[in-house]
Amino acid sequence: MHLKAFGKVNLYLDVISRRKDNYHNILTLFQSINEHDDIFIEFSKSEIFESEPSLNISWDKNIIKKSIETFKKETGFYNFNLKIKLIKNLPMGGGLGGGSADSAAVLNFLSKNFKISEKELFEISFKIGSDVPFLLKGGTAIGKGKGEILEFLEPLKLNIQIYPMNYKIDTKKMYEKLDQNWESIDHFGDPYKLYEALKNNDIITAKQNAFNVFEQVVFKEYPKLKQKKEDIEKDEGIIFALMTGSGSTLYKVIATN
Ligand SMILES: C[C@@](CO)(OP(=O)(O)O)[C@H](O)COP(=O)(O)OP(=O)(O)OC[C@H]1O[C@@H](n2ccc(N)nc2=O)[C@H](O)[C@@H]1O
Ligand SMILES: Nc1ncnc2c1ncn2[C@@H]1O[C@H](COP(=O)(O)OP(=O)(O)O)[C@@H](O)[C@H]1O
Repeated sequence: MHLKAFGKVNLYLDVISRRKDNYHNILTLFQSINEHDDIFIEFSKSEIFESEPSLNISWDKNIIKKSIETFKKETGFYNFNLKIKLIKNLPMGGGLGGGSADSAAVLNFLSKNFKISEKELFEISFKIGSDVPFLLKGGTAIGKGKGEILEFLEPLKLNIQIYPMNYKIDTKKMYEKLDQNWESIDHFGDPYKLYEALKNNDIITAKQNAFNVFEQVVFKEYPKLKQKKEDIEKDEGIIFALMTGSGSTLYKVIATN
C-alpha cells in the first residue's frame, strides 16, 4: 500500500502562553501542502523499516515507531508487524510537519485496518505530537491548545511555493527561546481575518494578517533566513512570504488570478 504523507505550513502562528505541562498554547492557521513523503507499507512476519535517504536517527527514535507502539498500547491490537519503506521528501526539522505527517499516514492506515473510530484515533494522535491531530485529516484548520483543538474550515486552494533552507531547527529550543525573550516578543495579525482574506483574494488584508511569531527568535539565530524572506517578498505576484512552524523552511503564497 502506497501512502502519501502530506506536509503542512502555518499560514499564521502565534504562541499565546506557557502551560503547566511545559507545552505552549498556540493559535495557528494550518494549511496542507502538496509536498509529501511516500510510505510503502504492508503487514509482515517481522518489523522491517528502511528509508531513502537515511534519516540518521535510530528506528526506536523514529516517530513512525512511536506511532506504532502507541497505537498497540492504546488499542490492545499488539499482534502485528509492519514492513515500511519511507521515501523522505519533506525536509527534517523543517517546520513542514514531516515526521508528524508520516505518523498521521501510518495511524490512518492502521485505523482503517483495525476499524478504530475517528475519535479514538484522534486521542492516540495527540499523544504522539502536537501537529499530528491536524495531519490526520489535513486541509485548512484553526489550531489551538497544543495543536489538538482544531476548527476545520473549508479548505483553501492556494498556490504555495516552499523554500527548504536546510537548517534543521529544534522545535523545543525555539519554544524555549520565545520564553526567554517573552517581554520583547510582538504578537499581531488575526488568523480568521487572514483566512477570509485568502478566501476572497483580498491581498492587502492577507499581507496584514500573515504572521509567525517564531521568526522573531529564529531570524536572530539564522540571519540568512531573514535575508532570503526579504528577497522572496520582492517576487512578482506574491501575496506574502513567511517561515513555517519553528522553521527553517520559508514559503510564499502566490496570487492565482
Ligand atoms: C511549531 C509547530 C507549529 O505547528 O510545528 P513544527 O515547526 O514543529 O512543524 C508545532 O507547534 C510543533 O509541533 P510538533 O513538532 O508536533 O512538536 P512536538 O513533537 O509535539 O513537541 C516538541 C517540543 O516542542 C515544544 N512544544 C510543542 C508544541 C506546543 N504546542 N508547545 C510546545 O512547547 C515542547 O517543548 C515539545 O517537547
Ligand atoms: N519519520 C520521521 N521523519 C522526520 N523526522 C523524524 C521522523 N522520526 C523522527 N524524526 C525526528 O523529528 C524531528 C522533527 O521532525 P519534523 O516533523 O520533520 O520537523 P518539523 O516538525 O519541524 O517539520 C526531526 O528532526 C527528527 O529528528
